[in-house]
Order: sequence, then C-alpha cells, then structure tokens
Amino acid sequence: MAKINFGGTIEEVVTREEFPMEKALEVLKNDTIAIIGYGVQGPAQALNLRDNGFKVIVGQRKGSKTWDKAVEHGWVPGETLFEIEEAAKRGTVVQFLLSDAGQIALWPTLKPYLTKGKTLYFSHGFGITFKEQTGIIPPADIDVVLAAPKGSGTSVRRLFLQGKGINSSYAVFQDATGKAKNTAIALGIGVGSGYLFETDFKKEVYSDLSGERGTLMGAIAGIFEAQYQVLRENGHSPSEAFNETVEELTQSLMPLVAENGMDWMYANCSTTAQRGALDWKKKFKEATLPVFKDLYKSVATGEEARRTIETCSKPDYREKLAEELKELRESELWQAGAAVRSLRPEKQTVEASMIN
Ligand SMILES: NC(=O)c1ccc[n+]([C@@H]2O[C@H](COP(=O)([O-])OP(=O)(O)OC[C@H]3O[C@@H](n4cnc5c(N)ncnc54)[C@H](O)[C@@H]3O)[C@@H](O)[C@H]2O)c1
Ligand SMILES: CC(C)(O)[C@@H](O)C(=O)O
Ligand SMILES: [Mg+2]
Ligand SMILES: [Mg+2]
Repeated sequence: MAKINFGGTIEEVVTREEFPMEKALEVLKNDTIAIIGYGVQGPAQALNLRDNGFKVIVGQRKGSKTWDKAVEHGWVPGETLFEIEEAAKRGTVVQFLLSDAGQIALWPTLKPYLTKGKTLYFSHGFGITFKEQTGIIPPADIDVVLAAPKGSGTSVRRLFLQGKGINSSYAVFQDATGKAKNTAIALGIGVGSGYLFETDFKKEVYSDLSGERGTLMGAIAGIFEAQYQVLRENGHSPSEAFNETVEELTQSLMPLVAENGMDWMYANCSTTAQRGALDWKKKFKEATLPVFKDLYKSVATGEEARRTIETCSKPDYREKLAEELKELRESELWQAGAAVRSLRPEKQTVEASMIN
C-alpha cells in the first residue's frame, strides 16, 4: 500500500497503480455481484462494475419504477435483472444499496440468502453500527465489507464516464473466508474509486453522518440562508445577494480551493478580502464549533440514526421529503439562484427568467 503523509500523519491508501482493475477482476473472477437497490448509489455502482467487466446482476421489485429504470439502463429481465430474492440467491457478493431505512425492512427477506462464504457489501456503516436499532446482524460464516464512495452516486458515475474516479473508504467488519480485505478493495476499485482509504464501519458512519449534516450539506445551506437574509434585510437585491452568497462560491472560489487548497484561493483574492476573511474565519469557527460538537454527539449517541429510521420508515417519507425540497426550491434565495443559473453565458436560455 502507498504510504501518504496527510498533513503530518502517515496513512496507507490503496491506489489504482498497486491494485489495478485487472487485479480486481482476478479477485472477483468467480463472483456474481448482485446489486440490491437502484436509487442513487445502486445504478452508479452497478453500471461502473458492468462497464469494468465484472459479472453483475440487479435485484428489484418487478413493476416498480426502479425496475423500469434498470431496464432503461440495459439490464435484461431474466438475464441480469431479477426479483430481489432471486438476485440475492444468485449473487455471491450481495451489495445492499437500499436506503438505510429500507435495509431494515428488507433484512429479514435478504438474510436467508446470505449463505456460507458469500460477501455482504454496504456503502455505509449505518446498518451494522446501529444494529440495536436496525436489527442487521449478519450470519457469522459470511464476509461483511464496505466500500463507501465519498460523494453522490451521480458523481460516482459521471467521474467514471470522464475517466476519473471518486475517493472511497473501505472496511472489513467480518472476515469468514480470510479474503474479505481483498474483496473489499476489489469492489471499491470496481465501482470506480480513484483511491481507497481504510476505515471501520463505526468511523465511516460517524464521519459520514457528521459530514453530510455539517459542512457538506446542512451547515452550508444554513450559512447561505443566514447571509442571504442579512443582505436582503439591508436592502440588497436578490441577484446581488445570491451572487455574493452562492454563485461566486460555486463558480469562482470553490474550484480554486479544489484545485490547490484554501490558501491558494485566498491568495487569488484581494488583500482586502484576505484580511477580512482571515479575521472573520476565527469568529465563524468559534460560533459553529459548539454546533459541530452537538452534531457529533447526536451521531455518536445514535440519536441521528433513531430519527432517520423513524422518519424514513414512514410510508409517506418520500412525499414529505419532496415537500421540503419543494419549499427549498421555491424560496426566494433558490428562485434567485435559478434565475442566476439561467443567465450563465453557457446556458443562453434567459427566456425562462425574463419577466416579459
Ligand atoms: N446517495 C449517495 O450518493 C450515497 C453515497 C455514499 C453512500 N450511500 C449509501 O448507499 C446506500 C444507498 O443509498 P442511496 O442514496 O442510493 O439510497 P436511497 O435512499 O436513494 O434508496 C435506494 C433505493 O431503496 C429503495 N427502498 C427504500 N426503502 C425500500 C424498501 N423498504 N424496500 C425496497 N426498496 C426500498 C428506494 O426506492 C430507492 O430506490 C445507503 O446506505 C447510503 O447511505 C449513498
Ligand atoms: C453523498 C453523501 C452526502 O456523501 C452520502 O453520504 C449520502 O448519504 O448520500
Ligand atoms: Mg451519507
Ligand atoms: Mg457521504
């Protein structure tokens, strides 16, 4: 494994150079990979594995929208697309990619098919770590592994199609065959990872839940709303407030951070901006640190898992989520955003946002 210095801590990572696709294909040459769940990660991982030359089948409920989506993606009923039970029976590697709440409901159906020597694969440590709440306790004679792409399934597929790769973590929870680690890495490479870093199920779920509720999704949306509100309350127009809050960040400054780090982005802004940002950064850190500490505690106590399971197990959870997203989409901030996006020169579709 490559030893990499991450800011002073040496970690071992698995790169494609040392674990090339040919090796991954060799490790899984006798396996049939059954993808159970065709939401966001399911299609991305299934299609990447198929395109990389692995033997892949998909398990879905016949008559569901996701069955139709799988057919559209080229999965053939009776050949590579089956009812969930049939796919689980045929698969020697079972990739459990239903929603985390959905996994609980399907577990009693799936478990009988997880026979000796098979591999159960997750992309999240949720089900195993919060086993008191999920009831997901695998049989002792199977391997249980994880490869968790650090990004949306949409990006997993897009980056693959661009010839790039997403970073993923991998972990082994149970090694009944003695081959679980190799299997986990081979699957991680197969689904399109650029490189893999090692974790365990608990660390993966604690960091993942913290990250998405924090800076990646929850905190960023909250900070956008707060700044936009203050600008609007002080008489700034929606276009000015949106540009100064979101558009410049995503279009100009974050690409610079992605390219070469925070100091590089700072260095490419004015000295006035740098001076102010360096001063205010401290205040924002002080203000948000207690919130991040609360968040981590809520994850570690299982409270986040409890609330997620409770709400996402309700029959109408999709409608409720859709309503909340609609409210977000229709808020002034994000309506202003839609107008700003339509004005990007590459779009050239200004009609939609014109008043007359
Ligand atoms: N979405 C991502 O990009 C992402 C990234 C990394 C890891 N993960 C993890 O990957 C796994 C899959 O995530 P996802 O976002 O693709 O899932 P999701 O929440 O979109 O759900 C996947 C599919 O599960 C189905 N489903 C839900 N409940 C069901 C039930 N009771 N019976 C049958 N089907 C049911 C849904 O219809 C959906 O098609 C999760 O463990 C998630 O935490 C997701
Ligand atoms: C894409 C994310 C946010 O990284 C993932 O963790 C998820 O749950 O969808
Ligand atoms: Mg997540
Ligand atoms: Mg994540």
